[in-house]
Amino acid sequence: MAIFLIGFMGCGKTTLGKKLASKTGFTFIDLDKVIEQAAGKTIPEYFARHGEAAFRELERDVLQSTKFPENSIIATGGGAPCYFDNMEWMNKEGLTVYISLPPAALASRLEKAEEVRPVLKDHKGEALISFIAGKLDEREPFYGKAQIIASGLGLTADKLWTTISDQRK
Ligand SMILES: Nc1ncnc2c1ncn2[C@@H]1O[C@H](COP(=O)(O)OP(=O)(O)OP(=O)(O)O)[C@@H](O)[C@H]1O
Ligand SMILES: O=C(O)C1=C[C@@H](O)[C@@H](O)[C@H](O)C1
Ligand SMILES: [Mg+2]
Repeated sequence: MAIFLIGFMGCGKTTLGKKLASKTGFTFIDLDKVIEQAAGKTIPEYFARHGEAAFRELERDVLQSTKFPENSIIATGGGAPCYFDNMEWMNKEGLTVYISLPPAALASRLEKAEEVRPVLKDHKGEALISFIAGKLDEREPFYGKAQIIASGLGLTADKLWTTISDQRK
């Protein structure tokens, strides 16, 4: 079973996905990293050189052409479910799990994180919170198609695994 973790930047897909994989023995795959390998450059470099539209095409191609191992946990890019038929594709190929967090919590995590996220365009403080709130409004209709929705507040790998296991029974 391929388990796709989806949700806004900073909701914890990479952090929780790695922990879940080491707990379950599943293979962990970070789709952003696979894209960087395929492109031969980092995501910020790719955005700067080719623009977001080209990035979205590459993201879809990488997602839909990767042969995910039998038992795998995939941290998808924050925007991946919201373009083309990616959400339908993931729902068909595996189990989708949306990790949901309110804008203020996402903003406070993202301000502390060192990784560059080009979609955030250097917004800070209140401006970052309202920017995230606007983007989340656009994206929630896609994220909401996930088979499992988990609140990311205080979420641990153990709790997430219990939720996933209950759903698969
Ligand atoms: N449960 C948590 N509590 C507090 N901070 C957390 C938690 N999980 C992750 N973080 C922090 O939030 C930041 C973003 O987490 P992470 O990189 O896992 O998010 P992501 O969903 O993979 O984001 P992206 O879509 O940009 O790849 C990191 O700095 C991480 O240390
Ligand atoms: O939310 C987004 O649009 C993105 C999230 C990241 O995971 C990367 O995929 C990229 O920076 C775009
Ligand atoms: Mg990540």
